[in-house]
Amino acid sequence: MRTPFIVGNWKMNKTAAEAIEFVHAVADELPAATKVESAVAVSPLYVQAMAEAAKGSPLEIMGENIFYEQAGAYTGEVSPQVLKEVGANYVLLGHSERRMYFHESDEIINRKVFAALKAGLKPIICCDETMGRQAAGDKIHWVVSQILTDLRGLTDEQMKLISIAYEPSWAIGTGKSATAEQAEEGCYLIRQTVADIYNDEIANGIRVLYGGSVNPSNIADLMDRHDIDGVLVGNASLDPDSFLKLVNYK
Ligand SMILES: O=C(CO)COP(=O)(O)O
Repeated sequence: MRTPFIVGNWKMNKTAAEAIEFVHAVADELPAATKVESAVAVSPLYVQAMAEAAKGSPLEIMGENIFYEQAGAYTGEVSPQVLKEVGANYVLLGHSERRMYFHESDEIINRKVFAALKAGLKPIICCDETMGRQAAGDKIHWVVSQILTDLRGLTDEQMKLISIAYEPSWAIGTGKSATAEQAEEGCYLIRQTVADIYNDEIANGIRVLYGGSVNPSNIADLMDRHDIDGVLVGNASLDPDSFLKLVNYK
């Protein structure tokens, strides 16, 4: 049985003071993590303060990105081991905005996956999809080609720590969510790919999330689908009331 996973991605939003206010507003209202897991991916500048404010509540405070080395001469980068040290247990990797604005390749994302695991962080690997590539009739579906590289070299044991998010870029921040059918199709394709690379047991254990214009009105329909185990939410995760509605979608 896969525990539903509701994840906010704040991107580069909220001040440090607003971030703490959010924790105080939601911390006592969240369901137990055994029922529904809830997390927010936030700026590394206030992961520690939020994690301290969230102590004792089920809310996980996550990173949005890391570098692929633990330490060294990499000016401005986020160390995986320090992110773990200040209170994160999960990290987003390969978000489409990282791929687009920071030119992250699947090879780089693959290195980051190993760096996260080495530091004790559980990765949520995002894969992207554009209408253009689908329309162009890619022989290997673009989603499949991304995860083949992102997951390269991971053992069965390591795969148990991974989640994957299907985030079509045409649905991100546009207010136009994929339909539940389209979202499930993407999530199913990911699970099938994992089954092909590994086996059915690993594929049935891994959590696959959908992201792209999810909100309190469309979440229930998405979460009703067999292959959608969670959602990754941008805009609608910023407001505490909206986040609580997402987490209590049932
Ligand atoms: O990018 C997203 C989550 O990672 C989705 O953002 P929106 O929910 O704002 O469309």
